[in-house]
This record gives sequence, C-alpha cells and structure tokens, in this order.
Amino acid sequence: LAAQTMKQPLEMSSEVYDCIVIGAGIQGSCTAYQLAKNKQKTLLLEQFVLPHSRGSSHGQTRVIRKTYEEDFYVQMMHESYELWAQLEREAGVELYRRTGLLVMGPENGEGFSRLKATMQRHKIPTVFLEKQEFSQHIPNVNLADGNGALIDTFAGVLYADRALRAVQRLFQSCGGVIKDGEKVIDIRPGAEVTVTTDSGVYRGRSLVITAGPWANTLLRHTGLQLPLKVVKINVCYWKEEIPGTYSVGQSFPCFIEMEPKEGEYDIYGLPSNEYPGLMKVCYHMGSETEPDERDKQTDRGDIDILVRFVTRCLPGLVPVPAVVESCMYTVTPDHNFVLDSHPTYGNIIIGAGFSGHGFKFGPIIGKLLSQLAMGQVPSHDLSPFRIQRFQSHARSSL
Ligand SMILES: Cc1cc2nc3c(=O)[nH]c(=O)nc-3n(C[C@H](O)[C@H](O)[C@H](O)COP(=O)(O)OP(=O)(O)OC[C@H]3O[C@@H](n4cnc5c(N)ncnc54)[C@H](O)[C@@H]3O)c2cc1C
Ligand SMILES: O=C(O)[C@@H]1CCCC=N1
Repeated sequence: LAAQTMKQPLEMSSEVYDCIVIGAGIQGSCTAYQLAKNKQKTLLLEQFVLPHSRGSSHGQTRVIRKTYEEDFYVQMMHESYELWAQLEREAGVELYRRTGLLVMGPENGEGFSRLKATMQRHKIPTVFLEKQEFSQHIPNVNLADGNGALIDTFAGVLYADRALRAVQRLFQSCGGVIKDGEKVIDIRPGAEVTVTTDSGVYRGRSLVITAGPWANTLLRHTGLQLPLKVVKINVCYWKEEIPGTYSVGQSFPCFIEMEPKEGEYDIYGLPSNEYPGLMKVCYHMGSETEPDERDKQTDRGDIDILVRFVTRCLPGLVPVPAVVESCMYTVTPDHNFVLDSHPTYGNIIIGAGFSGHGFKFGPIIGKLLSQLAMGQVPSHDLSPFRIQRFQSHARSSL
C-alpha cells in the first residue's frame, strides 16, 4: 500500500524547446503563435483546462481603438489593426466589428485635450462633436455639462473568446504544442531554462512569462518582483428599457467617459450585442484581490459609481445591473505595460501589467515578445515598457 501511494518523480521530457511560454491568455497565445510561425519549436503551458474564465482574457468582447494620449500606443495600434486583420484572414473568422468609439471628457481638461491633439497629430479619422449637435448624432446619451465629445470612427469591438480560440488553433496548426491543465510550480533559470509543472519537467532555450494576474507568483522563482496590483473587475450588463436602443444593430458606438468625477477612473461601455437587450458598462478599476481568491472579493463600490453614471447619462437603461461577471486587471503604477527581458536572465522574457487595456494589442505584443525571445531587435521602441522604470519599486528577492 505504501508503494502505491508514494509519489513518482516527475519525468523530464527529452525534448528541448526553442521557447516555452507560460500562460495561454491573449498575450501568451499570440506570442506562442508568432514563435511557431517563425519555425521555433514552442510549448505553451496553461494551468487551467482551456477555455477558462479565471484570468483576464475571457468574455465575449473587448474595445479596440487608436484613441490614446500617448504616441507610442497609437503607433503600436496602427500595426495591431493590420495584424488583427491578418489573423481574421488566416483563421477565416470575423474578429473585429467596426462600431466607432465615442469619447466624452472634460472639454478643457488635460487628458481630453491631449487626446484630441494626439488624434489630430496622427491624422486618425475623428469626428469632433459640438454640444448642440451631440444628441442628434448620439441619441439616448446625456453629455455632462462641461464635457466635450469625439468619435474615433475606426474603433470597434473585438470578439475576445473567439479571437483567443482562433490564435490557439493557428498556433497548433503551425506545429505548436499546448499543454493545458498543467500548473507551473518551478522555474530554474540557465542557458536552458527548466520549467516544472505539476505533471512534467520541460526545457527551453528561452522562456516567456505571460501569466497575467499570477505574474509575480511565477517571477518569484526568478528572484524578481514587480510593482503589480491585481484587482477584480465587476463586469456589469444593464437592461435596455427598449431592447435594441444601444445595440450594434442600431450603430450605437462603444464609449469612454473620461474621469466622470475628479479622482474617479474612466467608465466605458460597449453596444448591446452578446446578450441581446443588455449593454456592458464597466468601471475601469476594481478592488485588490489575490488572483486565486477573486470570488472572495465582494466590494461593490464600483457598482455604486456605475449606478449613478447610468442614471445620469444613459436614460434608456434600467439603473441596476442585470448580470455581473468577474474578470481581473493586473495594474502597474503608470498603467503602462511591462515588455522586457529579465534583468538577470536575458533568455527570460516578461509580458505583464497590461493594466486593463492590453487585449487590443495582443497581436503586436505577441510579435514584440517573440522578437525578444528570438534575440532580435524589437520592431517598436520598448523604452516606455522597461522594468527599469520601477527602479524604486522592483525588488530582487534573490
Ligand atoms: C473586464 C475587462 C475588460 C477589459 N476590456 C478591455 C478592452 O476593452 N480592450 C482591451 O484592449 N483590453 C481590455 N481588457 C484587458 C485585457 O483583457 C487584458 O489586458 C488581457 O486579457 C491580459 O492578457 P494576459 O494574457 O496578460 O493575461 P491572462 O488572460 O490572465 O492570461 C494569463 C494566463 O496565465 C495562466 N497562468 C498563470 N499562472 C500560471 C502557472 N503557474 N502555470 C500555467 N499557467 C499559468 C493563467 O491561468 C492565464 O490563463 C479588459 C480586461 C478585463 C478584465
Ligand atoms: O482598453 C479599452 O479600450 C477599454 C476601454 C477603456 C478602459 C479599459 N478598457
């Protein structure tokens, strides 16, 4: 009996991969696909059985836009749109639906002014709406006093779950290997990195860590901790008083209300689509949580803010959420991503801290992280995303 219950040592696979990617969310899946396309023998490890709803990439929809204040995000989005279109062709599925994005914000505020200037500088097709013509273009929305409004006409919706499945399928069709339901429990850095899961041991010449909310749990094995905050997002859907009022079919756009009140985070919404008669409207922040204890976080302060916003600005919605789902953001202090090599181990690449706005960048992030993993010079300037910027925060736990 003792012999039967004794644990067998985990077997080391004889295969040496060019690259092992940990985490099959949108960033890891896109990275793995880019590597496989570049003839790299690639293993993608995922702790949960796919598909799952325990990280940050699940759910049916995400916003895609070029509407950013910073030039570097706009430049990356130019290429990301092209790569999404390429993915649609390769997978033979529709992943993007153009709806436009309405941005409302304090007309003379710093953020809104910077956004307007960036849109103009990059010649992004934008309609600037005057207060008096607003309701004619956007019925059933109340523009707050003092707010300006613009529309990014090429923005829209990405079909997130469908996109994730498509990228993983493409990765496998290029010879990539996915092992899901395998949690990584140890990482040994070296010229060949050794990665141990709860059921096997694997070796790779390089390693990409794209573990979303679990980034720091894994980085601990490499002696690094980043200043990341994991928050639970209450994903709220609101019932239309008259079904279809805010629907994709009625050409209702996605929207962002910048800084609805001083000190508050943005509120954003997507036209009703995935659940007929329900519109998704969310607060762009949540309360801190441990990633494995997400459902124990029951704070509803964000929902109170949303109820006030819906009552004031979206009169065609019942101001009580009809459905609340859960998701997580992994937030950096400056809300910019981490895209970098490990400061000590050059063959360990980190993609983390996507701060609630990373999905739309998936294909370009996949390309950049794969370039780092292959030892190539990245095709965009990655200086805004370096670990070094956290010098006073990032801790070595070696
Ligand atoms: C409610 C919500 C709305 C959003 N809206 C938008 C939007 O409109 N537009 C936009 O661009 N972005 C949006 N985002 C952000 C975007 O979805 C995220 O930035 C993106 O999904 C992050 O992907 P990821 O691959 O880094 O993380 P994840 O999707 O969390 O993937 C990480 C994966 O790593 C796995 N993993 C972790 N640890 C281990 C381990 N030890 N072993 C094996 N596997 C492991 C996890 O299980 C997980 O599957 C939104 C996010 C949320 C939550
Ligand atoms: O990234 C996005 O576009 C969305 C909407 C604004 C806030 C966060 N996610």
